[in-house]
Amino acid sequence: MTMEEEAPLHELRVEQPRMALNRAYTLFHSSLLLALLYHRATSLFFPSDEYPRLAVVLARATLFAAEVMGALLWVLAQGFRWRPVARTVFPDRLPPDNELPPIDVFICTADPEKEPPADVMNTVISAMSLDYPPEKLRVYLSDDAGSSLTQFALKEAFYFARSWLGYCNKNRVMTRAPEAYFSSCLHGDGELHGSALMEKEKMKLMYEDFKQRIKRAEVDYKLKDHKYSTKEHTSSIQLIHEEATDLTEEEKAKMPSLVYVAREKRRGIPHHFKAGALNVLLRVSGILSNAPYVLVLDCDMYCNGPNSARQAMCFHLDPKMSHNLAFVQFPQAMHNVSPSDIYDGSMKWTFELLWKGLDGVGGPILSGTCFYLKRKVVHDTKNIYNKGEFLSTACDMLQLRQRIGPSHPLMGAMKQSSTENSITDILSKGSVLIQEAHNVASCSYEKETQWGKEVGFLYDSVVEDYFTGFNLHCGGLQSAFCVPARTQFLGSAPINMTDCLLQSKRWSSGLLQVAFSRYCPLIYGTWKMSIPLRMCYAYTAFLPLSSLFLLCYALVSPLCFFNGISLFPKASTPWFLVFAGTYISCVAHSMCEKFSLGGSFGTWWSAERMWMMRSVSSYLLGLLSVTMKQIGKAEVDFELTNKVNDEEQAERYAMGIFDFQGGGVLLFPLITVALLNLACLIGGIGRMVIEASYDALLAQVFLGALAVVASYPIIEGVFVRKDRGKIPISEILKPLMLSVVIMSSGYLIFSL
Ligand SMILES: O=c1ccn([C@@H]2O[C@H](COP(=O)(O)OP(=O)(O)O[C@H]3O[C@H](CO)[C@@H](O)[C@H](O)[C@H]3O)[C@@H](O)[C@H]2O)c(=O)[nH]1
Ligand SMILES: [Mn+2]
Repeated sequence: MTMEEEAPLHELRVEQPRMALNRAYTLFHSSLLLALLYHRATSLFFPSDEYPRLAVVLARATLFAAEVMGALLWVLAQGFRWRPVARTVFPDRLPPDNELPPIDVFICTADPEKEPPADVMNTVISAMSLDYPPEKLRVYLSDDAGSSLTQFALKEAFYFARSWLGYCNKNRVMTRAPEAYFSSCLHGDGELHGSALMEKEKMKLMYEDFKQRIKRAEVDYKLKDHKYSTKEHTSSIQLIHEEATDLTEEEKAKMPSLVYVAREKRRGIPHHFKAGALNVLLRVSGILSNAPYVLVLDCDMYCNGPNSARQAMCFHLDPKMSHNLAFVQFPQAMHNVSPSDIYDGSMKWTFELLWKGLDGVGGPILSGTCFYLKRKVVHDTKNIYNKGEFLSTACDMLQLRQRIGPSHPLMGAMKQSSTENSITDILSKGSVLIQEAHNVASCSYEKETQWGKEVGFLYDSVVEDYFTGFNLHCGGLQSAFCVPARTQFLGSAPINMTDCLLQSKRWSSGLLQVAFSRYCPLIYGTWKMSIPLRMCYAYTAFLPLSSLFLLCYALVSPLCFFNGISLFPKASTPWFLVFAGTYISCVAHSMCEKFSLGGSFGTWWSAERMWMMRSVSSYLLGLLSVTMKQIGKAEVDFELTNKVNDEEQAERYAMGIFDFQGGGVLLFPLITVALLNLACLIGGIGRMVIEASYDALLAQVFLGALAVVASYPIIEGVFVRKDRGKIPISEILKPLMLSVVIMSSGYLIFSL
């Protein structure tokens, strides 16, 4: 027996009885669905009423189509339930520090107004304080705004980190983002006494001072009317640690290097958003440090514990796994989610349930942030050179040049398995390499290369993470999901309706871009990927289409109800039980899943309501924007999520009150649907009572009531509320008109 077999670095356990229950449920629910669709099909093609009116047939057909689509999505979602697993890591068994591989940390920021520099610096500082040999850790900040304010803040952060790192190591601090550490002692950092307490107070003063300096700089920049973010700028690369001249070499040796990178930006030249920024970081760091592993973080996602690097290495350094392991994903968790979680921002369901399911069938979907990537795999993202050989070994210099551009140092770096260079070595070679780094950060560098197409993070979708990860999996690579007991990364969830809907709109556009391209997960690539994993990718890509499913229910059913037309079996017939049973089965199942994650009835309902709202608004608008792009009318944009903490907004969020400010077009479909359902419900109930048609309309009156209850926050926002978060009356005129138009056309059509 070898050493490895005795002491594995990690273990995998299939989650039982969850897996067995999942499979049993799949069987049970699919029989219900089959029965339901059978009934729909027969009553559509062999209607009981001899000559049904055309409009009624159309309405039934629409609902049938919606149900077929819903059922298909449900089938695809079973991929997530097929084989849920949990993993344990044993970082104590890792090789000694001097044998650990270097890691480059990439942090992206794009706009100092939407992403406050003090918060971004918290992320930077938390990454610098990872528990990893400091000489093997380099932190790169990509600033797409090219802002001098961010540059200034980064220098300040480096100085602050000098004391902070020492403090954390000495006192074994777990929460290494200073803001989180000083604002609570909850995160595993107990009470301090005596001299330790004094030290903490001193540290806190230093931190306050650090924040003040950034604040003052912000004010100064504004006063001087400096534009601190410019749309166009040249590239700028700074080795912050080298500029910190008043630190001794010894002090610097205890700190990870810190590099500021702003790529060049020019109007008219597409910069490909975050994927573009990451690719510049891949090149710049390739020249400067070329660590074999890369940790990617969003600027609002700080390290909430120091251990993730070693935990990730438990997978990357496992000889049985590492040869085809592309990345280790950690869950995204949010630090600012309120107990009622009205916007369903916690992402618990996604990361604690779905991603565990993915891990059992090939590995989690790349999730944009909180992942440790093996650099080599994105040298050939589409795995064209396959067979376990990566780009470096597989192609000659000429080919390499065509793929990654003319930079010789970069080609050299890519050909190496991992570099021995450290940043200090590079400096001793003079400024040549810094100049080269500028060169690879210019806008023109990617011209006529394969960056974004076959090399690096891929450009064809605004969900670069999903798309890039998909290609890696298609090439037969794997990923692993690491969920240690202590949450290693914490980010901020949007806390107002606009940001929330905007974010899901971007995601749905990005996903549909993939779904409707030749990369559609249902058909693309060879079958190296397991079938359940493929189903999960397809489910995710097509998820925004649930908007069509929901809209059919939210428009056709109430209109028919209003006009006294029954779309469901009579309540007194056995078929009604099939429909009711399917609904109850769905609800009960989703409740069980949420409760198993520690959710309450309240958070379950919030999530359901948000799913409906997202479907009606974000998913629909995402679908429209992708359609516009397909017919060449518009580009799909990466609209940045706002991270500024508005206090009034935060207060409303904490109290569980929706904030609709600035919703604009995102609210349009929501208001329309809410008004329409309300009117149809009231009118329809009147008719139902008069005609005493309860038996035939029971399902629809229930659905109508459900829609009204779910859209109550909208109705309240329009008619009841007076605070700033309400929906201004001006915003309801057009939706009101539209709902009137829809209702009258419905009336006309159904009375023909
Ligand atoms: O042109 C850009 C646009 C964005 N970013 C950065 O990308 C990150 C994510 O942007 P954000 O606005 O916070 O989007 P989210 O919706 O919160 O991000 C989620 O969705 C993205 C894909 O749409 C993923 O890339 C992210 O990792 C994932 O957290 C941030 O650090 C930004 O600074 C850039 O660097 N350049
Ligand atoms: Mn974000």
